[in-house]
Amino acid sequence: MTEEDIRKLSYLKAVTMESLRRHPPSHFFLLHRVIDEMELNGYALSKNTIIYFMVREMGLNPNMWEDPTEFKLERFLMGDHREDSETFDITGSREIEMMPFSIGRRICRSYNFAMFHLEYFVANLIWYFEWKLVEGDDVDLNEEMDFTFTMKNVL
Ligand code: HEM
Repeated sequence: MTEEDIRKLSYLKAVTMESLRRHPPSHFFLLHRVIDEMELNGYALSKNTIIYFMVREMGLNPNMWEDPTEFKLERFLMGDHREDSETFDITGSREIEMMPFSIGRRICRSYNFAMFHLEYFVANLIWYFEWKLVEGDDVDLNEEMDFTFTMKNVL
């Protein structure tokens, strides 16, 4: 699978995005600090207030996502339910719907590289191997906190 092949695979991109929405590796980020007094959604924040972003909860916000706990690729298959046919804005510069790579000034420096790497890895695993579920064995999607969040039971 070449980079050129992978750029054309919108279904693969949707799988990656939906996985990052449903299971972001970082449920919350490093601490961020308000540098000036400000108001946010009616809340007064004083200077030096420490902020946490609840990344996982954003991806599960029912005001933003229909059936948030369901794994639905349609969310990211463009030209479907989205009014515009632009690609999903993972940087949050239009609207913040989820932020697995953070947003703004401290956004992951490598979000493009990381996205490509995830797609490249999955595409090649699927290309080279035949995947079957072992009979009687369900995939356990429970997570556990390590440096990032990972699958609790891999086997
Ligand atoms: C799935 C893969 C990745 C995810 C989900 C991810 C997520 C994030 C997040 C959420 C932050 C912001 C942390 C914060 O503000 O507290 C961040 C920052 C950063 N990431 Fe990533 N990252 C990924 C892969 C990578 C890779 C592969 C690299 C480098 C090769 C990288 C380099 C960085 C750097 C340098 C920052 C700091 C940016 C700054 O503070 O200015 N990340 N990442």
